[in-house]
Amino acid sequence: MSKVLVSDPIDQAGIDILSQVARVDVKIGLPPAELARIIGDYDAIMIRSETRVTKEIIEAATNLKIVGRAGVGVDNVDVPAATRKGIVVVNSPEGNTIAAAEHALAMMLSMSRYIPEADRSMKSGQWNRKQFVGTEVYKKTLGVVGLGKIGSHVVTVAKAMGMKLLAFDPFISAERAEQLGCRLVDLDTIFRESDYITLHIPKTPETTNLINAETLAKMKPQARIINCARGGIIDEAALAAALKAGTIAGAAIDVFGVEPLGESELRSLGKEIVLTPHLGASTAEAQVNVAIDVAEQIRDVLLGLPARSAVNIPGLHPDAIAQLKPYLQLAETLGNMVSQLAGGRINDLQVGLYGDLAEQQTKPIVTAALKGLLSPALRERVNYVNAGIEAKERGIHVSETRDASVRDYTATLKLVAKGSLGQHSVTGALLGDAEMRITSVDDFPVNVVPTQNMLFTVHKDVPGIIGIIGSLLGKFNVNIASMQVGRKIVRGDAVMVLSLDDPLPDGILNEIKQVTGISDAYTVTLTS
Ligand SMILES: NC(=O)C1=CN([C@@H]2O[C@H](COP(=O)(O)OP(=O)(O)OC[C@H]3O[C@@H](n4cnc5c(N)ncnc54)[C@H](O)[C@@H]3O)[C@@H](O)[C@H]2O)C=CC1
Ligand SMILES: O=C(O)C(=O)COP(=O)(O)O
Repeated sequence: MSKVLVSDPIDQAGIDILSQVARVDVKIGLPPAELARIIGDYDAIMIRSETRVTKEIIEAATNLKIVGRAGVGVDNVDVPAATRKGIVVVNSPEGNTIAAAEHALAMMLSMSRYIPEADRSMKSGQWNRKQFVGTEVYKKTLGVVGLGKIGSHVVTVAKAMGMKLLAFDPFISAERAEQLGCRLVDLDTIFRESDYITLHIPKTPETTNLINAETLAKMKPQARIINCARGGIIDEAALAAALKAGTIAGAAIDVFGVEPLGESELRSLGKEIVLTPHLGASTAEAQVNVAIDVAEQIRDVLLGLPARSAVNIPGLHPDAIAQLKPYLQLAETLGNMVSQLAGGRINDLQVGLYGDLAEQQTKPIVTAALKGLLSPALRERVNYVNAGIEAKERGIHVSETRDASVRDYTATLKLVAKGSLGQHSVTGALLGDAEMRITSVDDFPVNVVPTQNMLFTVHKDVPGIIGIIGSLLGKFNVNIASMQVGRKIVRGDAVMVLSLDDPLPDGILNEIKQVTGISDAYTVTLTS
């Protein structure tokens, strides 16, 4: 039975789902060394933002198949290290959107009306009305950095509160921004014109320290900044200095460079700052959503099914996967075949997509071809997660050609592999919905169903050769299931493809290569 480690607080709804297929151990607050010591036992780990799945943890994770992040941000996971090892990383892209957006809005209003400080003063026995005169958000300008799922919801609600909206997001169109009722501007305009700035971007090398002394200096003195996205996007020392100096008026911060936040100047500031301990996703509703979303994906991956929100595999919806499945199988089979025909080291793969295939998403099909291409060398170590990266590391150059007008078959895929021992090509097609055919080998036309044990020969198209091979295989008790010869011209070169009931015993291939008229011979073994 599979084993799943839950190392951060996860709603019971998620644990119930995992328990259907695995033994679940809940161990919260493990020190990194202890996690590294035990992770080798587990097939899956389910986390939130507290557990750091570092390179060291990934290296120690000898059985791990999936990291499930019950939330959005995966900056606490070394995704490249996981990818290299073929470990799927999944998250819940939408489960806590509303919770995070509502928290940002709550922070904006509490900061504007000094609610936390007023509450504190009430609870200490005071009745102080003069000290807490706030500001309205109505007709103020809100600059949203990151107009994704959370940013969009913030914008929708802020608009209803009568705010003017600016947005910066280099990956969003002006039309989309307009639909949401905001003006897409550059970052400088956000800094210079906003009364409120709210961050809804991931932490990346580009966004780290995006808010620093220099950018804070561009803001209006009445500007207030909200960070419910990620720690590290704001330089905390520069923010504390700007608040003390009155460069900006306020800040509301939920996330910190180091969590839990230790001693910090931010803690010593007054009513101008509102602090919460990473509570953006902490609603009952969001926690049920993310737990179910991610637990279902872990369950599916452990059952050998695809995950719907993998962050490190060619992004595909399950419906798209179902539709592409026959093409993916064809690509993988052809990749595997061409790799065995080419032998040696492959440094170039050309992928030709014709007919209906030319209209499909290319990336997953290329990934499947690479998985097949690398599987003779890497066996089960290569999968859809790491095939691209493994190929890149081996210096395999991949190019694609598409032509929807080529209609020899409904969908045709051609792979050409160039390597240290020369160039080989295989073309395959789908008949009907899922029936695979090899339709050419090294440009010789054939029509062969791929089978487990195959023998390919290149020979002179002269009488007698086929008979010689037949009797040679007979001598070694190898049964021929089917045989096809493909040739371009009569008595020219030809290719013979044989499906064998049994693997070719050692030594026979060399004997076949010695036959006069046969210039080359290859075996191909397909495992699936
Ligand atoms: N405080 C909390 O508890 C929570 C925090 N978050 C964080 O909120 C952030 C946003 O989450 P979602 O809206 O769900 O993600 P999303 O992926 O839907 O949106 C992010 C947006 O940022 C944009 N973006 C990326 N790089 C950018 C850059 N350099 N400049 C401007 N825009 C850039 C993207 O184009 C995208 O539209 C994430 O960092 C996530 O980790 C999410 C949930 C809860
Ligand atoms: O989903 C996210 O990105 C969050 O930051 C939420 O973090 P959490 O799951 O509450 O530790």
